[in-house]
Amino acid sequence: MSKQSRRREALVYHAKPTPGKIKVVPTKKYATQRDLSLAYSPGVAEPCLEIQKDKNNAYKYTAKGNLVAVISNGTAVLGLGNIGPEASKPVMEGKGLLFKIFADIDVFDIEVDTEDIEVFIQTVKMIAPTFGGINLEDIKAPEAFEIERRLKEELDIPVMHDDQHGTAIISAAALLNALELSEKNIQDVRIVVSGAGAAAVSCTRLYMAFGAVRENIVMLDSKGVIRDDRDNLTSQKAEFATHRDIETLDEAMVDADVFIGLSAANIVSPRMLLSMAANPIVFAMANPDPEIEYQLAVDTRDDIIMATGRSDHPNQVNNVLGFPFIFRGALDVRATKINEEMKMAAVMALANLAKEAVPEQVNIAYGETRLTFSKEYIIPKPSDPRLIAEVPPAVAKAAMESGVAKEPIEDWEKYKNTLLERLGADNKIVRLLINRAKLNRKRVVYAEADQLSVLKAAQIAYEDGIAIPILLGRKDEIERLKEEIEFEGDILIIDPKSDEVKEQKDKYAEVYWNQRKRRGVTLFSAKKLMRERNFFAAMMVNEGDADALISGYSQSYPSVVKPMLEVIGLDSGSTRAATTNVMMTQRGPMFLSDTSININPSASDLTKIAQMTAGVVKMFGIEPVMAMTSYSNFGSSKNQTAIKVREAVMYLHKRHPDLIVDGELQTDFALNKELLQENFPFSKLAGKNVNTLIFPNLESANITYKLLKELNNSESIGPIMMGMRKPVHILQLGASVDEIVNMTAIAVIDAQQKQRREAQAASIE
Ligand SMILES: NC(=O)C1=CN([C@@H]2O[C@H](COP(=O)(O)OP(=O)(O)OC[C@H]3O[C@@H](n4cnc5c(N)ncnc54)[C@H](OP(=O)(O)O)[C@@H]3O)[C@@H](O)[C@H]2O)C=CC1
Ligand SMILES: CC(=O)C(=O)O
Ligand SMILES: [Mg+2]
Repeated sequence: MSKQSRRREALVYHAKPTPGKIKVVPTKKYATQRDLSLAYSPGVAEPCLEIQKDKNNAYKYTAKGNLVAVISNGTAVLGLGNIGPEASKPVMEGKGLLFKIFADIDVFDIEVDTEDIEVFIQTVKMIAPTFGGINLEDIKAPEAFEIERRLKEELDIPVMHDDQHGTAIISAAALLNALELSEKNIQDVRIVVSGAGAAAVSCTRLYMAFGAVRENIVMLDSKGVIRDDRDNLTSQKAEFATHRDIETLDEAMVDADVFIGLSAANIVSPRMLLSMAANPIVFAMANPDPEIEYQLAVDTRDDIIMATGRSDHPNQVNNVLGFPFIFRGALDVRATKINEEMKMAAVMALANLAKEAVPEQVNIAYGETRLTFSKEYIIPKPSDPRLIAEVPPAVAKAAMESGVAKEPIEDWEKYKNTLLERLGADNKIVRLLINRAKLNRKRVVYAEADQLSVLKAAQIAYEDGIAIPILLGRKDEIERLKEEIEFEGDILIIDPKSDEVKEQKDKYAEVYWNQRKRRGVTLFSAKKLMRERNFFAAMMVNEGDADALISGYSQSYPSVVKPMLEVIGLDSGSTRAATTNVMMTQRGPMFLSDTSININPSASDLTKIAQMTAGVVKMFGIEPVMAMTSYSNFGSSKNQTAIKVREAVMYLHKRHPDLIVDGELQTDFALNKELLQENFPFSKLAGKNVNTLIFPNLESANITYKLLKELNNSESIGPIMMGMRKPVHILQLGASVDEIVNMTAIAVIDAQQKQRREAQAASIE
């Protein structure tokens, strides 16, 4: 993607559909007059009076305990410099988004229009009663040091300047691990720190707390090496002034073991890297552009351990790994501070986690085959679900042991479970899917590429490396639209109606005619059919000219399914095609089957649908926990529709005892584990979180999925086609661009899996 398109995409992302990235959502009922009289006057007076009696009650009756202020004056925004409070707002909203998705912490971002230290401090102090914690962000040095010191001293809630300590914690963890891999001692290594601002000073202090030696450190600011004979050094810079007779980064880098970049983009050259000691460690953490590009650095030296602050390369050393989890732990024990003990505990928790076996889900989410502790994996990935279960407890424990926790935790197991539950639903699952597709791109034919939304989705799939698109439709229209949306690239475009592909059509017609000549198809009618985009596309997949197919954006579902079933047909061993939809619900992804094909499945069909759905759930890296739904609970109705579900369950229990499936069950019992445990403790699902619902018929499944989609505004992936011989996926009429991209990822993964299975079968033969 060109820089220009990336820029436009970022602007549209922030502007549409609603400007900005966060909003406030009520957490209490507000439907009735009674609700409103509790939410506001007169009921609201009661908690007010309780808090007046004891301020601590604010944690009991208001959102304070889970609310963090992300506060900036915009004086050191990423590496963009002093761009002002308004211009810093997108970054602060971004931090709010990260706090929420990684640690379920709510954030108000606050941009303060002052560069005066005292005014800033007084502003934060005055608004502090609202919050459970204060995250200072992107405030330049040296002001940041004084601001943080004073606020920590004068407030009794945790205050942390993220650029100092978040960065110090994560980079110290990465440094300890990198040193272990390069078999060097922190006491011995020569460290060059580029930057002498908030982040650089605090990082270096923390490395020293872990054993780095001041004499081995050279720090530089925008004027060059900070030497002890330089005039007017701030006290923080003076702390690291060197007596060595050097002035430039070039000189400092000679024989250095470690380079820490918290300064500006592109200031390190390959020549400098080559002058470093063997197995150098280079953390180029300036954002958004590092001190040296990742690829250039690893191309320059193959013995390097390289990290940047960016998410698009291995080893993202970025404070996003720190602040959500540190605040989570601090808030959960109502710590009055974030002290050294808590920071050290976070460092060790992060460093140790990188050495543990990585769950498959994380490998998939990052498109990796196998992440293991190595030069390319020195630190956990930000969306590793173990982070929330490991780092906050370590921080909370340290807070308790160092005497700053007002609400100690007693039951650690229970605490870990609540932390895991906090992760809830977000679009991790989509990320997981996309990254898995990227591992091994496949050729996806889009049968309706002359539709703008389809073409846009194909563009995203192409530019993000998810798929190799093949565009089917009216060629001149596709070319016109491609130009309009700046879809550049050497993409195959085919118009099945054109004579340009006559030979290909004749070949497909012959194959099709041979398949169906005893079912009333003549060679002439077969040739005519190949002018139809869905037949042509299906034949492309059938004949191996494409790996997967996507259609249905502008045609009704049945009209697209029919040619697919005729040309492609069912998988061997499969007697039914069916579909499942993944709904992103409050409680996490929920799979619903069969949402599109089988009007009234028999008991035997239901068993097939359940088995196929279990396969798809696993494809998402999730263990299926399935309820076979009904209006009846375990035999409470003797009606035929309930009996068929019961029969399907009996079969599954007998033939597939490993599957976690049970029923027949009403959906409230299926989804409420306490209710189920209380009433049906014998069930295989008792105490479990059901993530898959198999419905007794098409009506109930389809109605439920559409209801959830519209009423809850739930994002949906699907319908995902199951049971077909080749990867064929059909969109809902008028699907959105995002839905088509997600479906593309599904189609690619399906193709990957089918090819793997075919290869396995061939090797057995
Ligand atoms: N990856 C991560 O997690 C994080 C990365 N960062 C990045 O670190 C950088 C600094 O942030 P922060 O400390 O908050 O900002 P500050 O404004 O507090 O500090 C910036 C420092 O960089 C120095 N500097 C600027 N240009 C150069 C140069 N060409 N060579 C050497 N030093 C230079 C400045 O020198 P002088 O003192 O002379 O002005 C100053 O000391 C930013 O790029 C930011 O994105 C920050 C926090 C987290
Ligand atoms: C990551 C971050 O906080 C920064 O670059 O400023
Ligand atoms: Mg920052």
